[in-house]
Amino acid sequence: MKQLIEALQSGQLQDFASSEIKVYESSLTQVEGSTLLLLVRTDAGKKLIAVGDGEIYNQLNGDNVFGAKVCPLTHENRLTLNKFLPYTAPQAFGTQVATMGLGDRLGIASPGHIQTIRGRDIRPVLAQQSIRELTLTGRTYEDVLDAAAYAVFQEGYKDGYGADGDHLKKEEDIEYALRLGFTMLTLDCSEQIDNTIEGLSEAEVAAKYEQLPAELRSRYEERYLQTAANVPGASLTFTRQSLMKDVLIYDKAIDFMEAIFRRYITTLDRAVDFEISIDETATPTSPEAHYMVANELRQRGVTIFSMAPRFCGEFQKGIDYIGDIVQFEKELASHAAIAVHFEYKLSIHSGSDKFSVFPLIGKYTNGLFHLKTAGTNWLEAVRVVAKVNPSLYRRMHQFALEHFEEATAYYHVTTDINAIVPLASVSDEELPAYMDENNARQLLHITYGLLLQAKNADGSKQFADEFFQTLAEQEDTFAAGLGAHIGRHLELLGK
Ligand SMILES: O=C(O)[C@@H](O)[C@H](O)[C@H](O)C(=O)CO
Repeated sequence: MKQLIEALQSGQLQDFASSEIKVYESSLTQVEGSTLLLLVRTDAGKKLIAVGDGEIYNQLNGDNVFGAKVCPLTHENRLTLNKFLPYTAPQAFGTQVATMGLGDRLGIASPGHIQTIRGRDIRPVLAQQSIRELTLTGRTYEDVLDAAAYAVFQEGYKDGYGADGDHLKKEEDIEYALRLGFTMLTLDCSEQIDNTIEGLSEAEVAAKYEQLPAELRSRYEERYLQTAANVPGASLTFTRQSLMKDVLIYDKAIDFMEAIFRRYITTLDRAVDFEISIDETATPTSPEAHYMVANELRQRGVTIFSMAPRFCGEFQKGIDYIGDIVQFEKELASHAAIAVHFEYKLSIHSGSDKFSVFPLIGKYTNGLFHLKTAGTNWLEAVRVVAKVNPSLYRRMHQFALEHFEEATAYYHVTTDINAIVPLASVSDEELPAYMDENNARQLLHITYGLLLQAKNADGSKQFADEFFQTLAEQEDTFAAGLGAHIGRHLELLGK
């Protein structure tokens, strides 16, 4: 292979029509002692090169060039890689190791994520996307797994990575993700959580509660009014009024959690990290409600990997925490204690850029948490574009301004787009600074799908092709940007 690398780099491979070859030397791998594999980038994109005569050589699809097989990074070739190189397939992690969701909406961020997280006391969930993200980007879960697996191969990363079917609400989406081998399932219960209860008077709550079956009411009252909740480190006070509200808000969601667990998790012949998401609701999760949900799951024999409550204050996309940090710390202490008590990890969604609370999260979880990011990784790509392709950035920014309202249908933000400095008054050199301003960050964050899918009148992509070409030319710049930005996340989390 050394000769092949030299031949590739010196352009000796006349049959291999590519003006420039980038060799990813960390990918160099020997399989079954008889086949050498290497990832390279050519003018036609990344290719997997195989040399030798082993079984994997025969199973990979590609063209024979200079005595080697040059293979496209297809879904089928990724499955072959998974079969012969288990570290390129995702794994479940369980509750005893910190994990970080590194959602990659573009399919090109994972190499930078791996370079950043390698060697730290935390493991990456590289293949994390929600159905919402797939819908907005036009990708599939196969694409998400393929991109992560090839990145792991490219970087020679053998410490393990996860794949999270994120914010799944429908059974067909759960089946889809599990069928493909996703190793984490984030069940989004927001549609079973009754947010209307918060707006009722005490009398209306009591009247609605009384309509519930007597057996259900007595079970909850016995467990939460007649039995003390003994959770070291958690300050929990149940009153009849708060219990009635929480039962009305969460009872149907708890039934849903149990049903999915029994139907899809207990029936699997492999480990899956099962996460409960109750964060994307209008109702903040009080520590008492968190305890009740967790205890009900325990009583029903439902075991989970992590729980994502809706914290007090605002965990908005792509910007720091908004709210009373003293209150947040007080409640975080209880949420973290509850997670420890029930032996799962606290999961922090919309974890991007919450720098002011990261030290608290690391402290109260004793460094055992799951933190999800996604939008911030997309914004680091936008930052690269702002630096090297000002014209493209200006066109994307203007398009985002024109389509911002449309995008607010997907994400809750309190962006003031009138506070964003007008493009015309910003020089090319100053464009990257937009990625340091909250309103501009959220403007570009929530419009990612509209930007990536936008088309010209002739049906060609308005931005996506130029965007991906720019990022391909700036691969190392993008990886370095992720290294700095995600590295800051990890440092503040104590990782
Ligand atoms: O945008 C999405 O749908 C996901 O990235 C979702 O927000 C995810 O669960 C998350 O919290 C990432 O920060």
